[in-house]
Amino acid sequence: MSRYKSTNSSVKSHLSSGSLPKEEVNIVLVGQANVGKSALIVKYLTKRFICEYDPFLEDTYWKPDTVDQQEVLVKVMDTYGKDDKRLPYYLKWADAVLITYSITQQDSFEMALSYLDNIHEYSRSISLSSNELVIILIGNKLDLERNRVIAKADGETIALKFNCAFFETTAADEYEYVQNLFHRTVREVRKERERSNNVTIPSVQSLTTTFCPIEEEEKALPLTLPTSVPTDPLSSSSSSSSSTLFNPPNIGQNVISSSPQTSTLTASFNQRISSSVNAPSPLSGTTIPNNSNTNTISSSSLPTVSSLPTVSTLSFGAGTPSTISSPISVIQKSNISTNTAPTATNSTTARRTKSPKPQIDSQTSLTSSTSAVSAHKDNHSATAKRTPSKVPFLQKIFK
Ligand SMILES: Nc1nc2c(ncn2[C@@H]2O[C@H](COP(=O)(O)OP(=O)(O)OP(=O)(O)O)[C@@H](O)[C@H]2O)c(=O)[nH]1
Repeated sequence: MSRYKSTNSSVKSHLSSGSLPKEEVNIVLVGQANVGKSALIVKYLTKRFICEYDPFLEDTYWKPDTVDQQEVLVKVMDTYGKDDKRLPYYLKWADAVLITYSITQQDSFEMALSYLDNIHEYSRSISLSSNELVIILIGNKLDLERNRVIAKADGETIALKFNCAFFETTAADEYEYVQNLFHRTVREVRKERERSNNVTIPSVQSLTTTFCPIEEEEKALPLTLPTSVPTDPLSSSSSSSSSTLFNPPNIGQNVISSSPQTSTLTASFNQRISSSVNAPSPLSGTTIPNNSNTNTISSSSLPTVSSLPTVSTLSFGAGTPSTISSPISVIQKSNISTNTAPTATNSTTARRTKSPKPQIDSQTSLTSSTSAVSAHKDNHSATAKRTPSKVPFLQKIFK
């Protein structure tokens, strides 16, 4: 895999060329170690499958791509599955989070449940702004069907309960399967941006996806886009304070609960849910990245989890096509800035950049940076305030 690090000079040269797509989509993969996050990312970027990867790298990669005839700069953040305290930081950066587990590892599935729980909890507990977070559950290593311990139905059921899309895929087989996954993610982010702009989108119909090449899949799933896609997704999303929100069926009743007592997931999952909520929380003990320029947001608002009506559950790779329909979860995310992501305007021909680790301390504020990302994302958040949350795990965050 080619690895290039951006340099100031290359940034400048690219600023003048302006050849990167203006639309950007930030995708972060989270999940337990060894589930294949890095392998999926590398497959998407290079079309190659790797057997060895530095598990301690947390990097952001970016790749110009074309999805539905529209250019987009896809930025993908790899995480290393061992430092879950950084989840709030990932969520602030990302437009979409791919919660990944391995179909061969029970504990990775439980960790994925814990991520789902905590992400929803987190979204309920902070002030919500214009951007929305697309959440997708991914069962990886589909090529290891013989070693499967997590039934596909389990993933589907959890995805339905959490109102998120679900994919089974593999990094070890055809490139198109992984490409489909990322392209679908881009589409869902675009849809959320449309929603943020108060553009009415028709309901996505329940879909049956077969393992067709990308071109066929894209034809089968035409993207409903506005007549003009915002040239600057970050700034465009900031204008969506009036975006239409609605609660998915379970939100606020059972799904978001992080306590075993209130979890009402189906009986077949009670044990797993119980173990997941008892498992180390991805957010426990978390502190918020903090920089010098403080942007704070209120934690007092009501939960605003929104959902697109129906998006198919997909399976890429081996196995039979899925016909199960599930809504896709989109959670409004904070517009708190991060200081790590390159932007189209400061990106270079580099495909990979070492992600500067955000400053983390025990203070309560989230901060802006001087990056272009911050400038965009914090445009409407500079005066918002973050206050300690009543939600237990967030109290940990804010203490
Ligand atoms: N058979 C198979 N192996 C995979 C697949 N994806 C990843 N692997 C292997 O699983 C191991 C772990 O993959 P990684 O991509 O490093 O997993 P990770 O989730 O990034 O792990 P951390 O970086 O430790 O968080 C490696 O040996 C990969 O080659 C897959 O789809 N199928």
